[in-house]
Amino acid sequence: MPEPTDIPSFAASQLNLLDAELKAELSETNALLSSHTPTALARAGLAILNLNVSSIRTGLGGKTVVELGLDPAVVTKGDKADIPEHGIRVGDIVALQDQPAGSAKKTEKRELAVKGVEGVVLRVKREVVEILLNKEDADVPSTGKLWLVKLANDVTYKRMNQTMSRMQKLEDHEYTPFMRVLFGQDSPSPLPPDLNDPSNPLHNLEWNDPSLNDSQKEAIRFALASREISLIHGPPGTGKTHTLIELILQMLKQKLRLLVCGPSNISVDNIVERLAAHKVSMIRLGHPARLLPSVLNHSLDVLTKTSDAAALVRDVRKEMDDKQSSIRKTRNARERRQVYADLKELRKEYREREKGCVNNLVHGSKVVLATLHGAGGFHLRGQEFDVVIVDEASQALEAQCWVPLLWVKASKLVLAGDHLQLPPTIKSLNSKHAKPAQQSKQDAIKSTGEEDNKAGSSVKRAAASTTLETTLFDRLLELHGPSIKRMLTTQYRMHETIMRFPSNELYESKLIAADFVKDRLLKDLPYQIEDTDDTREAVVFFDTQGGDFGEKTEDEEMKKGGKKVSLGDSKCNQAEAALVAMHVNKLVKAGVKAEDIAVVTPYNAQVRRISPMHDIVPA
Ligand SMILES: Nc1ncnc2c1ncn2[C@@H]1O[C@H](COP(=O)(O)OP(=O)(O)OP(=O)(O)O)[C@@H](O)[C@H]1O
Repeated sequence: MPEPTDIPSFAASQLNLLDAELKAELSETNALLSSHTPTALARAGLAILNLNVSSIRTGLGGKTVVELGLDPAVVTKGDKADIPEHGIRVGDIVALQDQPAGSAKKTEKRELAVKGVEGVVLRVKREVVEILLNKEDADVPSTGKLWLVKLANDVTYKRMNQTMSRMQKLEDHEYTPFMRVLFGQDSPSPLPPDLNDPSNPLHNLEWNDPSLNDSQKEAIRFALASREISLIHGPPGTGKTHTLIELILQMLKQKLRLLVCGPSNISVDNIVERLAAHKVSMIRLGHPARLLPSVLNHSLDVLTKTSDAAALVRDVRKEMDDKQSSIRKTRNARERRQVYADLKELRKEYREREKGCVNNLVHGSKVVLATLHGAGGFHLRGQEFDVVIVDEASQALEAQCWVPLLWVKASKLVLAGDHLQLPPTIKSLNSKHAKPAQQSKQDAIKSTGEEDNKAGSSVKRAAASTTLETTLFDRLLELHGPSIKRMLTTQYRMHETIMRFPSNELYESKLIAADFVKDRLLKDLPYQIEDTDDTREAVVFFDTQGGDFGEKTEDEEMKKGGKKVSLGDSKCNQAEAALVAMHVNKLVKAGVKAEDIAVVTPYNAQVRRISPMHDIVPA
């Protein structure tokens, strides 16, 4: 079994790796912004030109929300004022700035991040875009044309850095027993010896979902019985989330308080939606702009408006909105200054009332859901939870998982994921071999020695030589072995033949196909489909070797407008595209509905090749 990990050197190593990763991300975005004009960026979907402020209001936290629409001067009379197609999405970080006039527009580039005001995109509609400004006293350019450009997002890095810095500084006596287990300095508490015995009370659970299969039930019993950590290993389609929902319901029955997280908003919303079906009372933390509409009723933002305590907050909000709109009508500078001063006072008052309301709501909630990143916000700092549950844990960087684990008080962790699928995307290429990692390994070795001497400890601790690709799930498995994990083995998504390859190659042939999918074929779809060579097979392979199947590299944005905007290269293969189109045509001819067919390719250039060959709508 590997040696225990030294915590400060682990944190130091992570800080170095995160730094390299952030640099890679920033340099990619900055290179793009500094070498293109606003017009070119707009053409590439990274900017919107010719905007005007259409209204200003107060959002959560007393921050300013600016609504932008197209400048009427650029809209042809009688046409709709639709904003031209763009790639700016809710949650993106953007800068809003004055648009350089006339020909300057073509030459203006550089230092985009420094100019204008920064904010987060709150809403994107056909005719308007809403931005929540980051700085509360930001002065919005209120006259003339504005343009909006997407910036690099370093917010998640800041929080991971903050978390790892805190971990690095913790003294030996501050490590909780739970934390020691997570670094292999202690072993997980043994499971009850009779866990597999039908006499154990966990074998008499009342299931909310009677359709759970045996491997799911066993994983739930195991997670309930574990004291510090349990991993639920769910290969594709085996019902990881399904199992977590039942686990959450069982834990709530035991009156436990839970913090449920995932690496992305969609992973968290997926759980909120499924828990809502069981009428669980819960709070979803997070920027309302990034939440699915269906979960908004559980969001803190909405609850602070609809709960009883919310009336107090509403009064101040109304007053602030009135002031905001009065600024736009005030031409006189002295009056404007006075309104800004009043707004500042109101904002203070608003924040205090809102804090009271939020505290009541969050404290009183038995289940709080947030992204890993969001769980590090001030709402949860120092709060006690019995269990932290992380879904899609193999998609999260380890530093991300530590955000909830270090900022709240918790003594048990359940991770659900699949370490055999792709790890989170890392941009600092070859980070396994990159200098920072090497460097940090040396730092780690040095600091291990110092630490041990200082503590007079005889424990030989391993230097932290992890990479960013090593997830917490991976590391814990390596540290404590398979006894901390239970695997879900029945999959509900694939025909047995499709399943066979991943099962044999990755999952020790342990996967079983559920009855209702194991021999499901296209010809059996519940509408009229011809029985052909293509519809009676679950998988068809095309051998493209030997033919003229040359791969081409194409500039990603060549086709955006007349000008060339380079956003990197993408690959395509004309002959393979033709083959795909031919196969799709055959399926459609046999009666398969086009909307039931998905074509997947990792390259944009290939999507562009294939789409015109058929009525395939690119996603
Ligand atoms: N015991 C069960 N009986 C019937 N259907 C089930 C069962 N468990 C899961 N499913 C179904 O299997 C599918 C996959 O479930 P779920 O989305 O929870 O899996 P997952 O492992 O989280 O998926 P992914 O592979 O996307 O991570 C869903 O359609 C779900 O309803």
